[in-house]
Amino acid sequence: MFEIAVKTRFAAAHFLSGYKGPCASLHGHTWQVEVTFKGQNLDHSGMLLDFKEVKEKVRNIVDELDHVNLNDLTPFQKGGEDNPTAENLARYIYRRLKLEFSAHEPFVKITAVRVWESPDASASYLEE
Ligand SMILES: Nc1nc2c(c(=O)[nH]1)N=C([C@H](O)[C@H](O)COP(=O)(O)OP(=O)(O)OP(=O)(O)O)CN2
Ligand SMILES: [Zn+2]
Repeated sequence: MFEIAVKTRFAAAHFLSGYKGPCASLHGHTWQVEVTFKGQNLDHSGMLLDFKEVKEKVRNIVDELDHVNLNDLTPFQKGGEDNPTAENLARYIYRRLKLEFSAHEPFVKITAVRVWESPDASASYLEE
């Protein structure tokens, strides 16, 4: 089994509605996103997936999140359970990427999206 990963970053503001603490007020992070894929077989170039293709597709999604208030985006607008937490961002990016890479399934599968709010705090989203 092979696994590949790419990382990217974006800057965005958010607040956590219903949260008791300073994170209930608007503030910003430089978020880091790591996406991993797995599969058994390599293509004729010896690649599971071309990093270039992965980076471009991740970048297209992440660009929509860059320099915005995440609470203004439809998936996170209801607040509460839908707050733009690292967990919900990881699930959102995972679901968007799964659609983008559906043509590669079942040979290559997205395994996880991990989102860091800071260098020492992150959340991952995975599916069975
Ligand atoms: N499981 C989660 N917990 C928290 C999240 C989250 O997305 N998932 N988010 C926050 C806030 O966004 C907050 O901005 C980050 O909190 P915290 O780690 O306390 O932030 P600091 O950078 O100030 O950390 P210090 O170590 O205290 O400096 C909260 N929790
Ligand atoms: Zn925060």
